Amino acid sequence: MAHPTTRIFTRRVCQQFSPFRRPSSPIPRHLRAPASRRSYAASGEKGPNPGRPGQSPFKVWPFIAITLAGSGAYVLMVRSRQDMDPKTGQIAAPKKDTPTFSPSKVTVLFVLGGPGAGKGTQCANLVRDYHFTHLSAGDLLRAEQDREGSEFGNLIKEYIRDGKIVPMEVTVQLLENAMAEQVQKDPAAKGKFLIDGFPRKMDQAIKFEETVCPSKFVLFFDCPEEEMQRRLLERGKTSGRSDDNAESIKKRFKTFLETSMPVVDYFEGQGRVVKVVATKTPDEVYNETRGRLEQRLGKQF
Ligand SMILES: Nc1ncnc2c1ncn2[C@@H]1O[C@H](COP(=O)(O)OP(=O)(O)O)[C@@H](O)[C@H]1O
Ligand SMILES: O=c1ccn([C@@H]2O[C@H](COP(=O)(O)OP(=O)(O)O)[C@@H](O)[C@H]2O)c(=O)[nH]1
Repeated sequence: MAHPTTRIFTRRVCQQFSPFRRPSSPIPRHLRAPASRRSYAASGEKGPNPGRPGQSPFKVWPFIAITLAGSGAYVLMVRSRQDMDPKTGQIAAPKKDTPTFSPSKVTVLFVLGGPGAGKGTQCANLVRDYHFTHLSAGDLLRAEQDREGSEFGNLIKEYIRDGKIVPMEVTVQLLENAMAEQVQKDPAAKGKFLIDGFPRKMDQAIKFEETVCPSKFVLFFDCPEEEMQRRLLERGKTSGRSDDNAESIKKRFKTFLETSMPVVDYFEGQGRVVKVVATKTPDEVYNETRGRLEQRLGKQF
C-alpha cells in the first residue's frame, strides 16, 4: 500500500496533468473561451469526467510505468546489438580502446588522389629525401592476392578488377602488420609512414584511426579525370595490372568519386588535408609537395 504522502503527490500530479481536470481559472468568466472550446468538464457531470471534481477516472501511472519500462528495455536491446556481428549475430570481438601505435611515436600521412594522380610517383620521391616508409595499400593487396594459400586471393582479384574497395578488415590488417614489421625492424627510428591509396572509404578511415594509428593529415593529389585516364592507359602498356584497362578505369573513377572523395571531404572538414595540384610535370608536382609539407610539418619533417 502506498504511503499516504505518495498518494497525495500522485493525485496532485494526475490532477495537474489530466486533460480532463476542472480548471479553477483565474480568468474572469466573461473573458474565457466559449464553453464549446473549453474542457469537457465545463459541462459538469455529463462529460467524460463524471467523477468527483478534479479526479480523473483514468489511472495514468500504470501506463507511464509500462511506457518507461518498455523504453528502457528497448534502449538496452539496441545497445547490446551494437556489439554484435550483423552477419553472424555473434558477439563481436571487443573493440580496442587504444590504437596499436601512438601518434606521438609514429607519424602517419595518408596519401590520396584519383587512380593515376601520381601518388606512387611522389611517394617514391619522399622516401628518397625524407626516409619515410612507403606502404601502398594496393601493393599490399596485390601481394596478398598472389600469396600462395591466401584465403583472400580470389576475393581481392575480383575486387581490384572491378575497381571496388576490398572489405576493410583485410586492408587494415595488412597495413597494421606491415607497420608492425617495420617498427620491429628498427625500434629506435621514429616511424614515419606514407600510407598510399588509403583510406578509400569512410569505414576504413575510422577503423584505421581507431585501432591502428591516427593520421596527421591527408596529402591529396588533385588531378582531372582526363589526365588520369591518359596516364593509366599509358601505364597499362607495361604495368601488367589487371585494372589498367579502359573498362576497369571507368569503374575505378566511379568508385573514387562516389566512395573515396567523401573521405577527403571528411578530413577536409577537420582541417586535415594538404592539397597539391597534380597536373604539372612530376618534378613540378614534387616541388609543390615539398613546399606544402614543409609548411605543415616544418623544414625538418
Ligand atoms: N605529374 C605527372 N605527369 C605525367 N605522368 C605522371 C605524373 N605523375 C605520375 N605519372 C605517371 O602516371 C602514371 C600513374 O602514376 P602513379 O604514380 O602510378 O599514380 P597512382 O599511384 O596515383 O596510381 C605512371 O605511369 C607515372 O609514371
Ligand atoms: O584501401 C584500398 C586500396 C586499394 N584497393 C584496391 O586496389 C585497387 C588499386 O589501388 P592502387 O592504390 O594500387 O591503385 P590506383 O587506383 O591508385 O592507381 C583499387 O582500385 C581497389 O580495388 C582497395 O580495395 N582498398
